Amino acid sequence: MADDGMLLNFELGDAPIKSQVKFKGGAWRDRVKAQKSVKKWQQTDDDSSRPTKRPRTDEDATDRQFKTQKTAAPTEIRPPSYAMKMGQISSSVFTSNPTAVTSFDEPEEEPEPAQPSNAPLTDEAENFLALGLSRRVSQHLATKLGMKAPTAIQKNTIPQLVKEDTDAFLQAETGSGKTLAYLLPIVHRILMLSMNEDGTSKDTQVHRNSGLFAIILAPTRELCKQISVVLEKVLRCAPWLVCTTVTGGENKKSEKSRIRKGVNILVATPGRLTDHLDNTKVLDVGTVRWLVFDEGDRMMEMGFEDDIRTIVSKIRQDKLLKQNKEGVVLDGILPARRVTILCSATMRMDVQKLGEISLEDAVHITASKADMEKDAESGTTDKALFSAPTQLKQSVIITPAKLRLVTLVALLKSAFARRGSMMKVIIFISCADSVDFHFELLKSTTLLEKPKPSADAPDAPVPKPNPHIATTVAQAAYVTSPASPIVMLHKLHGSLVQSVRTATLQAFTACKEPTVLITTDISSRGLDVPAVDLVIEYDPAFAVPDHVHRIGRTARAGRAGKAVLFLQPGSEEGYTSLLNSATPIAPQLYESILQKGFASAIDLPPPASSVETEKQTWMSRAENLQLHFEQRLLTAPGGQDYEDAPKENKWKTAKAAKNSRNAKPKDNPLLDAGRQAFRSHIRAYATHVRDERKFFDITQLHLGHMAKSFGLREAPGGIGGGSSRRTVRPSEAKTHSRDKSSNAASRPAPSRRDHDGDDELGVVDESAARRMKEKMMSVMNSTSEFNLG
Ligand SMILES: Nc1ncnc2c1ncn2[C@@H]1O[C@H](COP(=O)(O)OP(=O)(O)OP(=O)(O)O)[C@@H](O)[C@H]1O
Repeated sequence: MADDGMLLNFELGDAPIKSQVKFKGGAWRDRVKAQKSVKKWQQTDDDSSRPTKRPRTDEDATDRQFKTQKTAAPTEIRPPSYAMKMGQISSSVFTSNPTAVTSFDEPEEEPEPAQPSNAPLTDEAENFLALGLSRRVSQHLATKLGMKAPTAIQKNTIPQLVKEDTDAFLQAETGSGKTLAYLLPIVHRILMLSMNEDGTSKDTQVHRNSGLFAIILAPTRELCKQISVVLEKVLRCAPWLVCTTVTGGENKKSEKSRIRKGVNILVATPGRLTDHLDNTKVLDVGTVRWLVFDEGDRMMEMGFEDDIRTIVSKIRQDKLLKQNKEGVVLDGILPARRVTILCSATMRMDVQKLGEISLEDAVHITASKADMEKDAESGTTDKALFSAPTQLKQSVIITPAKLRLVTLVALLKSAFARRGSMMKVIIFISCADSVDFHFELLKSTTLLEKPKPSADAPDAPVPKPNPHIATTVAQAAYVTSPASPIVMLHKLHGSLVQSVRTATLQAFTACKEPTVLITTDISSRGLDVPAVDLVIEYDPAFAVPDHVHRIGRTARAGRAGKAVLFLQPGSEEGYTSLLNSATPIAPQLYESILQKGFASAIDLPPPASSVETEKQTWMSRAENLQLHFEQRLLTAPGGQDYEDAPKENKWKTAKAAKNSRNAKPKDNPLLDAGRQAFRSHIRAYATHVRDERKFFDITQLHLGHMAKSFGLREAPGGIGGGSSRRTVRPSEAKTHSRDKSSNAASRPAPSRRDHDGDDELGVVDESAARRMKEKMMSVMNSTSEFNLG
């Protein structure tokens, strides 16, 4: 049985624990410790007249550990081992943790935020009209969209694309307005087919049937939708022009019929566009003058290279029509050639390759003219261009694996503690399985508050919940503080059906309550959700550019924002040296986070691990919460929610303990989800890009400790065979695998598209490190197993 340790989680009632209790699974040290603890406990129990000598508990070790740390941990008197008091044994989250090699002190005061680097320009002379856009467009931007001045990248891009017909590579920070930088010149020039310079109408008016003039490609459906929403807003100043989207997951027939009705600007994902180019005869690309690749590097990374080659070859320069079917001359007003625009906040090798496929003598446009000149001179690209917006405050928490989960909850709790202080938080997690699991774990097990009638219209019927978000939106009791409004929880990843994805993103964007989105990298690119105050990278990004995009979901268009990165002590700590930040990345101590988050009582739903007493400290609360999560994974035999389970099934009875012991993973959805999430997470960990694998070395992971962060008592089994199992200790892993590591480093990381992983991984046998490494290498070479969407 994979989780033998689950037996230990059940209350043993008043019966004395027999000395023959054997502990199986987990690290041998933990087993020996548990065995000793039970022995001492029994002795104390047997002789109640003897003065009670408290067995050396995990907490003692914890106290010692904090003393060895450079940081001043608050001194607290720990209660006797909580786990022992409850008649259960689980290794404490505060023991046997590695300490950070970097010693740092938390800054006493938060530094002042820097001047925003991606905000609209403040000089009064800067306006869209001065950049060459028509009065109609400029006025529309100012009066209807509230945009009076351009951002720096818009200032540098718009005149170039209005006047010139050269290809361009736009590169600027996240949230700096690149979308409008390329959209506005396109709309302006199409508008000029029907209008004179002075704003009067021409005799010929173009309309939706006059031809397809621009195609904008984006890697995800969400991003396509977002671009088309922005475009529709801009096109309200020229309602005779029409845009539409064609994306995977949508109904192809209805897309075809929209194309048949006529469209001037098409927003598409590469795969679906290729499909329409092959199969939709009415899609005529003879008049297409702009081909835009928004987040082009991401498209290449996602494996769309073949689709992109097909698209580029079908919209050939030599086949462009000089006039449309109505005889309107296009050259002169529209570009005389097909102009290709690449757009990204970062530049990777992928984007260079895309440039080779699609660009010809492109100009490189950035936010700073000085940077552009420097790059043109040196022929290279300045690394500073890939940094995050200057006003974004970045921090890092070096948290031992066992404490990751409770630290995350504490961080969220303190973030939402003050009413109105925090509205939207995004948590990035490595893979879809792990997103699903964390959503299930953190959502409320009971409904805290039923939907209420509106205060304005108390008699109006309460709106019915949207069925599309029934499984992706929930209340988040664990992170809601008593004084603050209920926090809402959302989840989003690529394995959800499109209607659910769309509805969930809409719900998150529109949510008026404080809210959290747990998501994969699917939300890292381009998504522009207003009022995201905090981005948490619970799992670090697979490559530095992805990190830049993830944290760029906050601090957009000059707004403030914070980003917190979780790392583990050890090799991961070196990762911060790769991150290019305008302001220093501030360290945050996990102890301080836990202390803040668990300063007051936590009201745990069933199975509540303990009753809150006056003696509770932040440490014991953190411990209780961890135990509570572990218990939740071990209850609900038969797949029922604890609350729904019939009384006799509740886990206090010996019968329930037996049921649970015999329960197969599939019988307990949360346990099953935890195991699956753990396995997918470990696989995902192996996919960090080659250059960064020295920081994210799979052999350095303590699988048993990692399992704790998934609410599991030990790493789920399944590979390597062998009856004796133990987890890899970093020191062993190093010696066993030294000879292999160079091979690992030379292998490219696999592509990370949406897949369902089903290979079992997690626990290793006696020749642990070496075989684990070999297994990981074989996993890394089979791209079909990942579920990282
Ligand atoms: N000139 C402007 N004035 C005010 N707000 C603007 C202006 N231009 C763009 N914005 C706003 O800035 C936000 C970010 O814009 P956009 O999504 O285009 O950024 P981006 O550079 O494409 O970011 P990313 O690299 O993350 O995709 C949007 O909410 C947009 O409405």
